Amino acid sequence: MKERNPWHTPLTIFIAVVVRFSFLCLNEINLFFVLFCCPQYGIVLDAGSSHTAMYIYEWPAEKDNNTGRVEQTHSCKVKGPGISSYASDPKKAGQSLQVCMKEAERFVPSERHEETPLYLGATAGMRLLNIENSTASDQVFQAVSESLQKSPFSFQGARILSGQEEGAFGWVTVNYLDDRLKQVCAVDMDCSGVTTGALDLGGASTQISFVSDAFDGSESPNNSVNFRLYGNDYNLYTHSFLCYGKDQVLRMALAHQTKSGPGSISDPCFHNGYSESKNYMTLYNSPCVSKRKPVSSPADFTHVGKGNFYQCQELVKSVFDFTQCKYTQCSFNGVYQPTLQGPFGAFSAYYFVMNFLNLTDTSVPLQSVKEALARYCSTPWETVRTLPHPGIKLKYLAEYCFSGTYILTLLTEGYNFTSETFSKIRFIKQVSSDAGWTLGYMLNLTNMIPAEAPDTPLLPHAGYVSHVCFLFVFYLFGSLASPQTCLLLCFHGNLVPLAIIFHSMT
Ligand SMILES: Nc1ncnc2c1ncn2[C@@H]1O[C@H](COP(=O)(O)OP(=O)(O)O)[C@@H](O)[C@H]1O
Ligand SMILES: [Ca+2]
Repeated sequence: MKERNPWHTPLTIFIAVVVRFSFLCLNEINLFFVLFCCPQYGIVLDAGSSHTAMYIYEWPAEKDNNTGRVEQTHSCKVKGPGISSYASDPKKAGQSLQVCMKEAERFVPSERHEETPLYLGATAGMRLLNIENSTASDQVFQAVSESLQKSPFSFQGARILSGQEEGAFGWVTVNYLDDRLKQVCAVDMDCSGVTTGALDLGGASTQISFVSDAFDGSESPNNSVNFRLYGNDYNLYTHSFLCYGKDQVLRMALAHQTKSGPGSISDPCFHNGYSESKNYMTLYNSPCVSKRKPVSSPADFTHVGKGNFYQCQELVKSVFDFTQCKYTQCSFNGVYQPTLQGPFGAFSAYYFVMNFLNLTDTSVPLQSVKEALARYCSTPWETVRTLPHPGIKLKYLAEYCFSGTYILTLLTEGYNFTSETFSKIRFIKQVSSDAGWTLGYMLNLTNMIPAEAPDTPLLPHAGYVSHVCFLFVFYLFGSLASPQTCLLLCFHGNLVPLAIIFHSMT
């Protein structure tokens, strides 16, 4: 006769079931917390040529694969100019970040500070300073790094992004926000048609990035970036034009008009009635124009506006070189560009300017957009200046005619958008998070976008609740039925030590 197992008593079975339920509950509570509580955070500082902005991102702390949605929860605009403007006093560049960093300490829960990664990426302003004076650029980085190391966050370094990175991460952001990356693509199927191109206009550089059927990278490898995201391969065309941000192009346009060193210029890109004294040294103090400085000129010149869009367009065209192209096709300055494809999202200064001008509706024919801008440019400065424009700096107000003209010229003459393809552009500021390179940069550095598609989708809330209910009922009835079933359920769970306790029962 089989000897009775001494562990096989109602009390031990009861204790085992209670212990099993406790572990089950802990497991489920853990899953609950992972899904609905205690999010993780990441902070990115965008050190642009005109200003620095801080973005705080938040996402659910998920266990196995990083598929939780990343959202921007807060942003802070650093007071003062971009960090490259502190070349002569680098310490101030570090100090300028402190107010936003204190704000970050309040927005990220203190228990998460230590594990929250903090990145600073600098763009074209620092690229130019690095070309002009690499010692000064190093000193600025030293100062900002020292300042950020003092924060309680996990500082991961400050660096200059290459133009290619800036363009590519802008593209990742736009497509992540549009939810374009997770679309399932069958084997050998071309997924390029389903992504959105990215157009980024800054103060010192501008980027264009898109996926095109006509581009495999062979004609111009420098413009090619390959990604594998959620199981899809993307061969991205990207180019960054240094000096073609709107502030540097304005310098180039002014340089074009002042090459003979006159005391006064009559500028079609500024409103009639506008008149300001400007300094030659300040105007030519940039590697984008410094070589063109007139040999002899007075200290200052008077910048007078005459408000003519069509003449402004001709002037703006003079900053592009369309004469050379060693490839099958080019945008400008001899840079290869494949045929435009797909919808485009245009952000940063593209949005600020077109939004101010009330020209973000691209279903309006391109010709009508030009006519509206021509009317705006011919508005006298006195009228523009005195109309209420809450929160808009006078400097921006004076420049919108120029900036709008540059945007239309860059898009049509530079990148070859036609009346038809212009309608595929969306001017965007935000799609839940700000459009810009920062989100894509953080997603990449935190490995948040897996190369392969996740096997199991994250449980939605309803799915989670029914999962818990089902398991509870299943375990309860199963355990009551027999100790053997209880043992099986223990193996089904992930608690091997508990299974060992039950071993002697069988
Ligand atoms: N409200 C606004 N109206 C017009 N232009 C703006 C506004 N806010 C920001 N900008 C412009 O947007 C551009 C942002 O460029 P930024 O990101 O600083 O430079 P980069 O990306 O070249 O390093 C600058 O030219 C800045 O002047
Ligand atoms: Ca920028």
